[in-house]
Amino acid sequence: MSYRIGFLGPEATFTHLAVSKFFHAQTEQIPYATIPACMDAVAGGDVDFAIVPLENAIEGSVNLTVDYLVHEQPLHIVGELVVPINQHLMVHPSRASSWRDLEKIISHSHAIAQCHRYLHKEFPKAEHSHAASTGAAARHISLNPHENAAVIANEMASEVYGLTIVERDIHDYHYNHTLFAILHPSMNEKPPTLPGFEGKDKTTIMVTLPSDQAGTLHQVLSAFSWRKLNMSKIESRPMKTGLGNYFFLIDLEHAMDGILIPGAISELEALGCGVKVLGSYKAFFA
Ligand SMILES: O=C(O)C(=O)Cc1ccccc1
Repeated sequence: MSYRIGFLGPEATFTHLAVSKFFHAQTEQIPYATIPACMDAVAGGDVDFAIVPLENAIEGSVNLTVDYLVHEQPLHIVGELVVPINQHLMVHPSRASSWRDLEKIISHSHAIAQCHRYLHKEFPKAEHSHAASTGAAARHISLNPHENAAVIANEMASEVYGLTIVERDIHDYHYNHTLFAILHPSMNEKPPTLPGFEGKDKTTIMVTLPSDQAGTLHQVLSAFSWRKLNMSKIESRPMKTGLGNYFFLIDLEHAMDGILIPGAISELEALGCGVKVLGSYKAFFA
């Protein structure tokens, strides 16, 4: 069977690079212009899996993905792809000799954030303009050479859209990886990743706390701790119902089992917490 893989496009985004590293070339790979459009596509059955950015080592979570998953489109995480990220500055070839006069930098907000120090030092006066993806920024400037702008994107984008790289590896920290989520409507679906990648077990749980009960977060943490369930991340995001109301996303370095994780979940529910398992899956590293 040929799988249909939806990804944050257009061609040559970092998400596309992740898809080409982990999925067979014979899968059908379909670009979507935005993260929500890509997630809607898998929810509606237009594609078999959706691949979207979830977290970056320098800039943290991709809030649009997290919030759309929690508030709008209740999909499950069925896998994760971790990919090294190299950000390059590129311009239309007609500006290759005058690129230092640029007035504007266009890219995905995360790509701009990953290069803040460089941009502040080298182009303190340049305007920053956000695009839906690095690939969309590169395509835009290839079609609009009259704009005195540079784009931050990857090498594949410079080739696909015919741009000239004028400065390489401009991300502020050497260790720059992004984690992409593989999403599907049902939790137990296995993504058809290429063989040869070793995956690490992970389970992601969303927890809401009962209101006005002192110490519940401490009790939540101890439900995992005394079972020796290793928590690799806890993050809070606004519930969007008012200041001070949050949900928590918790990553465990364990696969779902029949005893420990269900036991911890029952304990949280007994405390009055809301609990939802977003997924139990393998994280694959490129
Ligand atoms: O815009 C892209 O190319 C994406 O795939 C999202 C993204 C942006 C910056 C770093 C990693 C992923």
